[in-house]
Amino acid sequence: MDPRQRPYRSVLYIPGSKERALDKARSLPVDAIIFDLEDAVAADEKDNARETLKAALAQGGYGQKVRIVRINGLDTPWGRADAEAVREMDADVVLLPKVGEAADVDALAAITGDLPIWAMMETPRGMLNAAQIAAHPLLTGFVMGTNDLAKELQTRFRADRLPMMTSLGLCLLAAKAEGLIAIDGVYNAFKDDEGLAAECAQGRDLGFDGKTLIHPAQVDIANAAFAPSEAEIDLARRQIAAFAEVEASGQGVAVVDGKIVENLHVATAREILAKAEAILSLQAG
Ligand SMILES: CC(C)(COP(=O)(O)OP(=O)(O)OC[C@H]1O[C@@H](n2cnc3c(N)ncnc32)[C@H](O)[C@@H]1OP(=O)(O)O)[C@@H](O)C(=O)NCCC(=O)NCCSC(=O)C[C@H](O)C(=O)O
Ligand SMILES: [Mg+2]
Repeated sequence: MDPRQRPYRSVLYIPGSKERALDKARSLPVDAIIFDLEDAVAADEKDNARETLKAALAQGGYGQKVRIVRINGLDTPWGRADAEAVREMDADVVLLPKVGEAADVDALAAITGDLPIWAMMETPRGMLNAAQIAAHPLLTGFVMGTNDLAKELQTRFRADRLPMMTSLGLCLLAAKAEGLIAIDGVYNAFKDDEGLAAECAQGRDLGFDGKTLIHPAQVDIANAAFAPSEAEIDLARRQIAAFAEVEASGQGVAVVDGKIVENLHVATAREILAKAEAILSLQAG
């Protein structure tokens, strides 16, 4: 499956040091995994985590899940060794934290070669440089780091995420302009299903492809929120059929459920059906 077309509804962080979680993730219905060497791993565990992760990826068993390794920043004592190790791992993507400018991506690419790179977008400087970062030729995805961003912006938590909206919007604009995958930040209260569902719905409304998660209990909620609903699939089919009918009679506008349907709406309808099919094909294994 084309990596840009495949679903990224659920993207689960797993601490690279936790063997039990690394094993459990093999059977979880997530679309992608971020194997973390950064914030989820304590300083004195960093070297062990790198080896533990390398062994887990070599053992395999992650099926069609996209395997993303988040390294430590290249300005930390562990970043360079992480980047060199990722080059030797069975990974699909390397994720660089706290990206501030496109030169940070260049510095990583000098070590990891042509491995696709995703950027953690989580600093004020990164927000202001989102467009130049997104345009980097090896960059294929953005992940919002809303915890670091809240810290840097000195915002308070709000359920409506109003203090985050400028940052989320800047990154989405940059990602969409360059055709990148855009994944929303984590919801820290991993036992609050209702709050997570609301934040997933908001992220989907904004245009994110999926949500980063921290616990297996969050997976089903994200998978449901970022998949086309039955109602959306039904509407998409009816829009395509109605437009085909008016087009055959030489007209350019159909009406479905009292709303106009033009060729651009048909393009969106086709994307919805393609996404639903991609999800079915993933589920079929
Ligand atoms: C939050 C946790 C510390 C909770 O762990 P725990 O108390 O072990 O939870 P449970 O007992 O409920 O776990 C049940 C089983 O599920 C497995 N498990 C737990 N978490 C994961 C996971 N993330 N992936 C896979 N499997 C997981 C446990 O092993 C149990 O398995 P079993 O015993 O076999 O039944 C913990 O969930 C956790 O560490 N989560 C990840 C935290 C993390 O990765 N943080 C860093 C990313 S967030 C971030 O940095 C974002 C960004 O940078 C920003 O700035 O915003
Ligand atoms: Mg962070």
